[in-house]
Amino acid sequence: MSKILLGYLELVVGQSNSLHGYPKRINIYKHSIVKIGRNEAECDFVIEDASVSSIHCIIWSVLFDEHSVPMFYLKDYSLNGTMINDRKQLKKKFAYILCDGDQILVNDTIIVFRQVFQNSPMKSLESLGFQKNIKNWEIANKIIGMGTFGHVMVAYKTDYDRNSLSSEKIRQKENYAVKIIKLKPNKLDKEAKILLTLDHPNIIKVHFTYYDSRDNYYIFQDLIAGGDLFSYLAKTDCLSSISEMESLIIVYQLLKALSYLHSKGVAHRDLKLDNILISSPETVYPKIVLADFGIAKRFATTANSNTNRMFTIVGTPEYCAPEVGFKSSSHGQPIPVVATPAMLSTQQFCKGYDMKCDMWSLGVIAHIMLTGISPFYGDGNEMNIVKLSRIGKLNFELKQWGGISVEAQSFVASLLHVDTKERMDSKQCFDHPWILKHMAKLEKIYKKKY
Ligand SMILES: Nc1ncnc2c1ncn2[C@@H]1O[C@H](COP(=O)(O)OP(=O)(O)OP(=O)(O)O)[C@@H](O)[C@H]1O
Repeated sequence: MSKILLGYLELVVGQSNSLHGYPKRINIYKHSIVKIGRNEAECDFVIEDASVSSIHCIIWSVLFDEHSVPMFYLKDYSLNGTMINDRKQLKKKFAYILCDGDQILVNDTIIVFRQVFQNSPMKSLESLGFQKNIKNWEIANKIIGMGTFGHVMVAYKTDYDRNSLSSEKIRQKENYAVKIIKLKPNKLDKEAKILLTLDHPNIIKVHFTYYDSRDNYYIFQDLIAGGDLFSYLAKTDCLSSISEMESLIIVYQLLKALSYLHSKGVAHRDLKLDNILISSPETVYPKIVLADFGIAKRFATTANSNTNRMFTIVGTPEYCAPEVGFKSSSHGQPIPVVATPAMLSTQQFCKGYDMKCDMWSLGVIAHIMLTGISPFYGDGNEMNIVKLSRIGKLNFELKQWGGISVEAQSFVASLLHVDTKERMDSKQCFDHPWILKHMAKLEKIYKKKY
């Protein structure tokens, strides 16, 4: 697959030998990381200067799809600091959004950032019918991503305290994201309602919501700068596997999020690679955040009624548990339907499903991370995916499972049980040998991250 060039870095001022035979221009491709620093083995842009850190700062790009703008981020990791434009010092480990023409100062070296990839011109906020300013929030004309239900854009808080920082440090505007959903009149959004009650490091944090007179609903939330897990695995044309330890650390964080969510009586119902966001891409073990609660559901937890079961057929067939009950249509497409009273009287719908649907999706995600293969994807026809999921047959003889521990295989198999009684819940997962065997290391990494 040819790499997509999104931007480049160019040396403007520096010691003549500072790049030590390296080109004076470094390209930035889609979902790639460029490291700047003194370490020749690690860095793409090498600066031979004792006051420059081994890895001084990094730059990466995220492009969600053809409707969004490429986002470029710069993060400082140095001892002596990285400056931007008018010698404003960057906050440590803060993802600064780079703009075309920004100058990056690494000691005496000046590097200019240029964006080359432009999508079709962005529609203005006004033409999209969105407000630019809402109370102490400002929305920028930058689309980070688009989903079925809305736009996700960059936002800033406008009431930051400029006096709270020392004079030479710029008070960088914190970056936020705002998801804007068009609602039917007088319909309150369930996504924000659920998210506002949740507080967990692995679940997207919502700060403020607003409903305008045009039925647009704004959900101001943390901006997660590393892109989604799908892009993280799709470095080439197809999905690639990642190491067992890296998969385990992602699974562990997802388990923390799911056990919290389920203990609060909430099912996510759309757990998939695209809805798992990565904080920033530079570390070996990424920190992840669960997002898109668009079809999440709060259910009562009383055991003596059917209220803790769900009946609406929602989700994405590839990740969707068989008991959710996607049906195949005559056009070969699965039909997600809202159960009617007549349907509810049939045996399948009477049973409904519960939060274990999320555990099935976690099994699919773990399978993909470990092998690069989606277990029931088959020929990609959605009707066939539904059929294969109902059978739930797994093949551990595939060469992609070679070298992967039996514990990891057993973990995936214990989640991808068609019979929900046999399928592990989030609590049982923590007692599975794959997790138990590495628990001390997992907890150490987790505590360091959060
Ligand atoms: N807080 C965030 N920070 C950074 N990127 C985000 C954030 N929220 C969403 N995105 C990006 O925007 C995309 C669309 O957002 P989201 O999935 O929430 O929209 P949706 O309309 O509910 O999508 P879907 O069609 O999957 O239901 C995501 O895949 C992600 O890449």
